Amino acid sequence: MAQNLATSQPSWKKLQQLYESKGKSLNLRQAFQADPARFTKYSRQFGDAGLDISLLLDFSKNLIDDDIFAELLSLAKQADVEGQRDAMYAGKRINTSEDRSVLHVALRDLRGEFNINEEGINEVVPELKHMQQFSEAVRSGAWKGYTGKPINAIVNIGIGGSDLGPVMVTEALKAYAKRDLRPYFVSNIDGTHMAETLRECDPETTLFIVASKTFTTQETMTNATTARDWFLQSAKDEAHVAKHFVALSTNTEAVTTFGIAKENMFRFWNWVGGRYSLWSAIGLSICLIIGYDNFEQLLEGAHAMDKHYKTAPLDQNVPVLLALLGVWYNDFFGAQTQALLPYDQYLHKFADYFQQGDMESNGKFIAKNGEPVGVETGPVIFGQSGTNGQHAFYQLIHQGTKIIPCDFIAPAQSHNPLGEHHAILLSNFVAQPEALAFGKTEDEVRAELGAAASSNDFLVKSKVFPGSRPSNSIMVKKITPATLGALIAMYEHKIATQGFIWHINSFDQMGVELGKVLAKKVLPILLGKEKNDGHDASTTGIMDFYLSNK
Ligand SMILES: O=P(O)(O)OC[C@H]1O[C@@](O)(CO)[C@@H](O)[C@@H]1O
Repeated sequence: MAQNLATSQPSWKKLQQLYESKGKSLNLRQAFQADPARFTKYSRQFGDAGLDISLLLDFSKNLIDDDIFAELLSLAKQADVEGQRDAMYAGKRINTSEDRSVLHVALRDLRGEFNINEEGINEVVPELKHMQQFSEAVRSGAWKGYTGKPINAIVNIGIGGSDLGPVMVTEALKAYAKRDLRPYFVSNIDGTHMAETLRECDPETTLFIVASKTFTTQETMTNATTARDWFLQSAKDEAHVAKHFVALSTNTEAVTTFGIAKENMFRFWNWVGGRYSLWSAIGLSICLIIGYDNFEQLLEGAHAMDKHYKTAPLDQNVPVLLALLGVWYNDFFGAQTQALLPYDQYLHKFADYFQQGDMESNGKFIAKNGEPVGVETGPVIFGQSGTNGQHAFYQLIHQGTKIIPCDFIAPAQSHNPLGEHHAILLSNFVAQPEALAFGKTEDEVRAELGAAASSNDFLVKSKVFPGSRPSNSIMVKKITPATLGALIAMYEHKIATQGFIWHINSFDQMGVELGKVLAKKVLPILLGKEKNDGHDASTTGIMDFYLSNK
């Protein structure tokens, strides 16, 4: 019987015992009453004075005690998290299915402090300079369209990692945006996405960014071709394409074949995973919208977190702590999801971004020894900006039958200090974890309802909050480019650490391929070019309905 890498770690069995003996019945009210120093013991701070980053991680409202915490740290040791991390930073080809290194940390290592040796590393800074020159030319108006007008709209055409990062960051840092340069992001193959965008664009003043690591993705190449055809209806002359189309890719040959000049191509490398690529040329739209200096601050903030992850002892290592707590609920409590709840409207795309970041990384069932992983791996990531989520799904989190680990995130300072708005927002950011942790007992409900309690027992039971529902509270000083960079890198390294503990390959994405292949097979049928046969009755039936209704 092949060894199960995850459960063969001695601490895995001990954690199972600890879950049964105390984890599953841990009462947070009692835990805080028993240990007044609990917050001090189970909170950490990360900062960088030069970048004005201050971050608090309060993980005291988790279902842990000293024994459980110690055993989680032992699990990280036994999984050789530090060794696997060091292999990643050293450029080892840890993405073993594709025989690639995983070096998004090199994209923000601008002074070469990590001494990484890999093809393209020496091009990172020159490529950033290329991005800086181009974005400054467009933002200043020096870059002109084919009729001599400056650019006032950019359309990023990309999907997945070639879309979600730029979307999330340009939204998160909208306070830093050049407001007269309108950003659009077209990702879906649904013609509506491109059509609705082109309705708002002028071919004379629009720049199209074709963002694709492979430059083969069907949605992106179809959308790019449609955009180019639309542009040429006005511009007529192919020579004008060079003023309005640039490409972000690793695939120079495909870029030039598409008809984008090499000098209009911004390169990155195969050791940049798509969902880890916003720091690379894929971030060009970010550069254009918030300016290169702010983009560089984003990189520096991530680099500060990279250094922390690389050097901090496990029990002080913020990404490691988040990873271990996630494994505790995912693998021992049977939690299936993880909520990301940013109390900041600018961060409203944060959970969307990490749906790909986490689920495409750790949604795996095979371990690195080729055997079934045998444990629960990646959680389902969801979330929404606070306080909106409270009016959507918090009912389930408070009183449902599922355990939903929650990360609450908030800035101490708002970019828009309107009256008492921020204090009210933060009052919810503070109160929700408190309610989840400490709940409301039946006695407290009866005392609150008074006489009404005696006439409606069901009402009383319905108002009880079980409590002891886990959460992390993460507060930062302000969502600046550097702080956002650190926050994103923190979660990137949390995800990698969980993959290290499960001994899976977090850096390929074979699971996205089969659907694409099958879609290409049925397309000719939907286009009426082939008979509707050769498929199962369901697929055939669905296509028959389409063909008789289109
Ligand atoms: O950047 P590209 O090569 O166009 O890939 C886009 C996205 O497609 C994938 O689903 C892989 O096919 C994601 O991993 C990736 O970010």
